[in-house]
Amino acid sequence: MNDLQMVALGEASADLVVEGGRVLLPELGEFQSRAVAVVNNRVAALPADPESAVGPDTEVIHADGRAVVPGFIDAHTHLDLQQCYELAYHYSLEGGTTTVISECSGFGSFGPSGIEEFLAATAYLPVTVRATLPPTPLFDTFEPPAATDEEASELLDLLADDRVVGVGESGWIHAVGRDTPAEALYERAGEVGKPVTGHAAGCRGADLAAFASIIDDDHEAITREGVIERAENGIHVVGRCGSVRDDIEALAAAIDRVDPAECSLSSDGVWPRDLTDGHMDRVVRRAIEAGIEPTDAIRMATLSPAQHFGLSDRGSLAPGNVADVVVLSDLEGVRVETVVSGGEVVVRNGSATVGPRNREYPPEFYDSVSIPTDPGAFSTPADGDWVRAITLEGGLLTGEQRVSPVVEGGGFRPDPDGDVLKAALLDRRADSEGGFTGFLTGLGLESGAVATSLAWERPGVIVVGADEREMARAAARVAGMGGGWAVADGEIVAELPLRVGGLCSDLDVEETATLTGTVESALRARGVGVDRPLLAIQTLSFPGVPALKLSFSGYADVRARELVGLR
Ligand SMILES: Nc1ncnc2[nH]cnc12
Repeated sequence: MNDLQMVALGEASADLVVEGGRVLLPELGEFQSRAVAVVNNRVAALPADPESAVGPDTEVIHADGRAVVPGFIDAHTHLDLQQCYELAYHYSLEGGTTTVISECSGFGSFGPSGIEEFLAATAYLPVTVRATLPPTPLFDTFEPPAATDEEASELLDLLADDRVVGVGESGWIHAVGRDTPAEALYERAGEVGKPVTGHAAGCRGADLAAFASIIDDDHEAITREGVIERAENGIHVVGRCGSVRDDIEALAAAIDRVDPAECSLSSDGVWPRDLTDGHMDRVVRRAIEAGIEPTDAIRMATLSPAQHFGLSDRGSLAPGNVADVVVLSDLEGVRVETVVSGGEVVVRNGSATVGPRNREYPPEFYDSVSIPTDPGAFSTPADGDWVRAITLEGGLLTGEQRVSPVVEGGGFRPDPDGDVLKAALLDRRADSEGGFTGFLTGLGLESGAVATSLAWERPGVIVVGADEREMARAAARVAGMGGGWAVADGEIVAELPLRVGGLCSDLDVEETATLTGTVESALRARGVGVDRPLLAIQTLSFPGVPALKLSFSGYADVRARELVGLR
């Protein structure tokens, strides 16, 4: 007989007992007065009377009528961007989050070994991290695929790893109505029964139905109709509330039609400034505030994602499951008091008992930004009297318009007075010299330049400026730091190093948050008025939304699925 049965049958005492609480059974959608008895990091039993489970060495947590729920699962996020998670994970725990399903598009730009590095970096944390494999290096829609054939085949093999739970977000633009080089990855995922995550922003009707033959979930529904249409097509709906977007209203508006078992909740990324305020607790709270029943909201943050991603021993407190337990002092307010992760008490009275862990990454992670840093890298010969420019429309979306930049010395120059800036994407891989300089309106930068190596879904550096010399200065600083953000205006006026892969800060989260604020303030002080300018800038390379974006060899006209030039 195993140790769990011994406790369940009253023949041995447990390591830990959470007693006196109202335990949520997400399978039934109801609370019952039970205790949670834990042995060997697993739930042994949910006894109504825990007396026999409590021995002299048993740690007892008194829940005193409070809600006791399974640890929250973030069904979709990006842990390999913005901040090294080993320095930040304790805030997830304070937010009741014990399991995270993370994309790997950042570290994945280092090839399959980058994904292994992400798995290694997160393997021993008291939060369970599971990864999805990025298909992006396989896509050939706007550029040749980044992955070699050998890397593509290694990527497929990584699907066999237990910590890999599926394929990461696949933009519909790369896959609907055309052959895609990611086909073999999708097929292998089907063979091993792991889901494919969609990125169906703006995809509807026949296109969505076609995409449903590839994908299993999607987090891009932003209206009630979008939620229902996904569910109608058998696509698991992942509601989102995080640093990038909050679409919980759409999910709440559709919940009269859609079964909570077919929905999960996610953050889609909690950036350092937000993470210090919580993680999945905020998402569940938001869902409850939007009108979703607490039992349903919690189900969507526990059992639903566990079932969807094949985490058969998580998502509920059923006997045999990993002991991830959260005691809430206030159910509707989702106030996290105590967290047990894998049987270990990691949060008491709302504060983590575990903290940041330092880690050294392989040398290539500290030497990942190789770009030209002279003003000539941003020159654009004057040809004609107009050029295409990306127009900021807030958040992730951009539009397109024609602008007439200043002509000087045979080249087009930025015209900050007319809000015409240059915007470049430079390839930062050591063996590549690709780069394209286009134009941008709507940011309002009056002087100087900003550069960042945090370019979504491209191994590049984005540089936006009112002056080519300042663009070169900001780009040089980013390269000098081994990645990060820099704002230049005669000198470097603000910076945030992202030393790990040019993508993640290895400073304390609090310091990362502060420096992020200084970068934003430096832009604001130079006339930038748009909402969330750092989001707008880092997504200039993101082809996940139907818009005009920066690519290494031109503009990516995402809707038309073609590369276009300045005119
Ligand atoms: N596709 C993406 N790439 C980088 N960061 C993200 N945050 C949310 N979606 C993202």
